[in-house]
Amino acid sequence: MNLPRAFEEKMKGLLKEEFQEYIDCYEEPRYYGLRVNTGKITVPEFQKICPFEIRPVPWIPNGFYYDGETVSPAKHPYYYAGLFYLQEPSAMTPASRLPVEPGDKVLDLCAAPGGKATELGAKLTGEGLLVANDISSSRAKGLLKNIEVFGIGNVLVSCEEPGKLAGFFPEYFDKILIDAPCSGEGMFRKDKKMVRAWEEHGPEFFSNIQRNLICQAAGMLKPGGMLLYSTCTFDSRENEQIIAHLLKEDPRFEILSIEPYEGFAPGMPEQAEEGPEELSRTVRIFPHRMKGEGHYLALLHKRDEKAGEELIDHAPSHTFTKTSAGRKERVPEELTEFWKHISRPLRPDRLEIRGDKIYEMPEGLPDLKGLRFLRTGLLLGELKKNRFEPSQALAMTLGKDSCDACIDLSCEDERVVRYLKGETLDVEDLAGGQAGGWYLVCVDGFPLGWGKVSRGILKNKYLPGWRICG
Ligand SMILES: C[S@@+](CC[C@H](N)C(=O)[O-])C[C@H]1O[C@@H](n2cnc3c(N)ncnc32)[C@H](O)[C@@H]1O
Repeated sequence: MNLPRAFEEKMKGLLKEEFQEYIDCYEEPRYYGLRVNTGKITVPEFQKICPFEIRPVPWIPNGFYYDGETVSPAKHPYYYAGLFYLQEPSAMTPASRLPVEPGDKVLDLCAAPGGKATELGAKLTGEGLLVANDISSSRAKGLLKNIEVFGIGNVLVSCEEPGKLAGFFPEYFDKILIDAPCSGEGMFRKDKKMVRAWEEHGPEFFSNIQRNLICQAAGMLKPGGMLLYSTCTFDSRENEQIIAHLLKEDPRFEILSIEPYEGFAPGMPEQAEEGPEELSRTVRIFPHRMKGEGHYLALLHKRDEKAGEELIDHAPSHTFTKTSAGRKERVPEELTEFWKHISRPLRPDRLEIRGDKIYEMPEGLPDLKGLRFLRTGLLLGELKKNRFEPSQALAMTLGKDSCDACIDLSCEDERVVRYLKGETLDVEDLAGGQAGGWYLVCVDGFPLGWGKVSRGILKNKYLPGWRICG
């Protein structure tokens, strides 16, 4: 592979005697990975039903390799059911090393298309709040879709410049992930286009952005909270030097050790002028040392000086500030009627009605007036002429047993793919004798979406924008 000369020279300086080994690994094939959505299925259950061969990623409890040359997991119905996310194995590391607990308020500052946000949301198990932000509105649309497919409802998906976001959320979050935009040197093997992009915008360009991002994020972190900073590049101007910059700007921050793995290499304090020795607690991932592409990650803790805190406090805070809860919307009859079929309790104190749309809001959101967002909370559905139409997002948060009207198809059944294409189905064999109305359509017990049955025929309600083409 042709690498830019300047890049090679830099890597020689960084890796010294390991340089040749590093260069040789460009001849090896890239790795393909998938990450199990533990919000929907346990890892052992997934291993049991996974229809193609997978091998564990040794440092990620829910990560697996698959052979991307022979199988296409994104074509399998389980992908549409949100049972897994396709992700390069090293890219699974940042979200796995940020210790998110159910009930936390979590920010993913540069979240699109959601590779890490979906894992952070799964770790919350429906409790607390995930704010998934990306400055790009087109990319944020894909982010929202991935979050919805994963069945994560306790969210705010925003599309805001981080400096502005900081005004809405001062010292608000328990955990923050910054998966920073970067020069992408670690991805050269996976994606050759990254080399061209690097020539246009290199480390110097990104390090300016990253310095701003980390300071803006620092202001949104509660004292006592944790921040994980990551990039997929090797240049220390985007890695150790960014961490050193934050430590200088805000001395309340300290570097924490990251749960180890034998393939991780320590961060390089010598790469940051006046950088502290503790930078060696940060982690570098080199592709010649382990089976994944290049990455960097640093875990930081913001000391709570008022509390006289000296050591890290892992306990999540459950004190919510302002909340949209407590306003108690009148529950529309149409929704009450529909909800008789759903076993999950409806939370009137969390409902918010905007126009025809009804949302279940997460607890503890501040006033968002003036913030650009794509979604707050879980869209339950829409009120339409005396009836309630449940949303695609709601279907994805349910389990097979949480709806009393369900059509469960085996993944071998050709109707699964036809459903995903948006076709009308004959379901006489499954729902013929039963009442008509809304049905949750599942594959092997995992929801895909809704359908409306009348006389054995299922009218397809799978979201048009999510349908398989062709
Ligand atoms: C490395 S990618 C994020 C990948 C994502 N975390 C994932 O795992 O799928 C960096 C993202 O940062 C966004 N970005 C670039 N500049 C930004 C800024 N100033 N503030 C917030 N996001 C920004 C880009 O649109 C891009 O989606």
